[in-house]
Amino acid sequence: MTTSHEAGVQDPAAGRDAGSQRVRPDQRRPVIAVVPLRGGGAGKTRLADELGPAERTRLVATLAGHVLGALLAGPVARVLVVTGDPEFAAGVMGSDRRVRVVPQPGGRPGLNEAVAVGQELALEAGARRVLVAHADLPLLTAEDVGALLAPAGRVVVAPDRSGTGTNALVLDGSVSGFRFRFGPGSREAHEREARRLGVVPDVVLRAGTSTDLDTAADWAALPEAVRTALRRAVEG
Ligand SMILES: Nc1nc2c(ncn2[C@@H]2O[C@H](COP(=O)(O)OP(=O)(O)OP(=O)(O)O)[C@@H](O)[C@H]2O)c(=O)[nH]1
Ligand SMILES: C=C(OP(=O)(O)O)C(=O)O
Repeated sequence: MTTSHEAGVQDPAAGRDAGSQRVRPDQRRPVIAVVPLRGGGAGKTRLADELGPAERTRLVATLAGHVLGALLAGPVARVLVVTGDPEFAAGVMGSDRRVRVVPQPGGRPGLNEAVAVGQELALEAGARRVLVAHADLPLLTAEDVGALLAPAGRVVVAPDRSGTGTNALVLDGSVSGFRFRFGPGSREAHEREARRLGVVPDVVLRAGTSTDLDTAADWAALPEAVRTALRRAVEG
């Protein structure tokens, strides 16, 4: 049977429990993922004309569950979900012990600070590499996660489908002083940031990493089966 991690979102609950039969990661120098997550009621505002607040909340939860499942089905040992809404995030996670909900400190608001907080904690925990992934990637698969981790370079950038944004980043644990620049034009900003630190960035271009879901146009561009599954999930 095809799982959500092989073919994109298929079922709202499908992202939560996969991975148990996969290869065990190196627990001494693990790859740790950081997933920033805005509260369920706060996110996906660019879909406000198409979806009501409850539907957007369910969409955020479904997408986040899918991304976590894809991450944990591969060589990622742990995921830190950095969020201003820990209660919502805890509901999305289920009971997987490899996922930790990190409340975003009030003094460090915004997406870039969320990611920086996660990176700091991951490095403190001994991460060999830190993989940052947005929580809204409906086609992300375990294979995509493997592809993000395949380049040997110290900085890996995965652009969005416009080529201007960034949906995922991998930083080697030895990279210090990298300033996260998520927001408009972040792909170029992140590549520039790598070069500032003397690193030639690797770029990964795949449907699973480049497809995020922000707008009605993003929704329309999804494969029909994924759109159907998401429609079912957001309708509750
Ligand atoms: N912790 C945290 N995560 C954020 C914040 N802003 C965005 N995110 C997360 O960052 C990723 C990319 O988010 P965006 O696509 O920029 O924003 P969004 O909330 O999903 O959608 P819009 O409301 O349309 O901008 C998603 O995983 C969001 O949940 C923030 O201020 N704090
Ligand atoms: C935050 C970003 O994108 P978006 O808000 O479009 O998801 C980004 O690409 O850096």
